[in-house]
Amino acid sequence: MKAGIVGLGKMGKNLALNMMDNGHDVVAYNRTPKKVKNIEEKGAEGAYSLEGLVEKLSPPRVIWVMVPAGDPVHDIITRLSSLLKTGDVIVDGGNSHFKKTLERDQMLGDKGIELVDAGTSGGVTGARHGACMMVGASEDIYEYLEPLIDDITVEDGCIHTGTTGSGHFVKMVHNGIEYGMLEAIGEGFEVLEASDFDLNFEDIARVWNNGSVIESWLIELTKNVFEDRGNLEDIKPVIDSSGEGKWTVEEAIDLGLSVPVLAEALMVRYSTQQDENFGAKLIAALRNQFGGHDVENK
Ligand SMILES: O=C(O)[C@H](O)[C@@H](O)[C@H](O)[C@H](O)COP(=O)(O)O
Repeated sequence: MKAGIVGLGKMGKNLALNMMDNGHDVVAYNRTPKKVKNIEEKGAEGAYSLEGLVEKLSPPRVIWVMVPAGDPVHDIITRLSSLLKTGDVIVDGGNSHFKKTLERDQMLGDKGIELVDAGTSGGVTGARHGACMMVGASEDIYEYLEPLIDDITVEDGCIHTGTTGSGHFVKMVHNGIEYGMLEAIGEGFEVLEASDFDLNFEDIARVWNNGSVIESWLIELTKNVFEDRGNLEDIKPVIDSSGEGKWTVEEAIDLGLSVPVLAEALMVRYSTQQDENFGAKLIAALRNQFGGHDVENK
């Protein structure tokens, strides 16, 4: 298959290489020409404008968009909507909010353009050597894309989740779970670190990843982190988040569900963003008021 790729960041570039490794032809566009040049050297056909990318593909065109969720993806899809024709397919491989995907699907559907949401997991390594994908699409469009999707995902690492929007919905919940699992690992190692035993975290993570109940890719990565970064002295304890954990919790609230672990994991991330935790200061002062407990002064 010949596919267009928009966005040659870490994920897009590696997905393009993955497609080419598997015998697919790639036309690649990025707003930074240098990135286009780089991928041309690796065998892709370069496009230096969105218009140019569309021209180099023949109908029904498949354009895989790998740009950050939010305004960038919205901008690209809006621009593509006026360049593409009935029957063409846009795949949004980023972490878009599923409700935005449903809105965009409606907008594109009015023009006969198909939108596919391919929630993609496995990070950069996955994009390069075989990702895990959760794909929302109509039956016939999924069938059309299946040979390509099968090639760029790991074995049994792809699911057609249902109609457009469901891929991003399932990926959102996946990331909500990811927040909870990360938080559990972080807290566990915090307890280990605080103990009086002289523990080797790298060895513990390595052994936990060999037959234990919590054996997993995240534990393998935990081992790698300690291997690469020792006791994390060079890292600031600040955790960013790009939205999926928040959306999962919001969705759960809208559905009337209690998801305390996912919510707490999100709140912990937010709390790390606060240099000056006013609430904590107030609680310390209140403990002093009612119990006479010491307040630590700056
Ligand atoms: O499944 C994955 O490969 C990851 O989830 C990936 O999609 C990305 O690393 C997250 O978007 C990070 O999400 P936060 O920025 O919200 O932690």
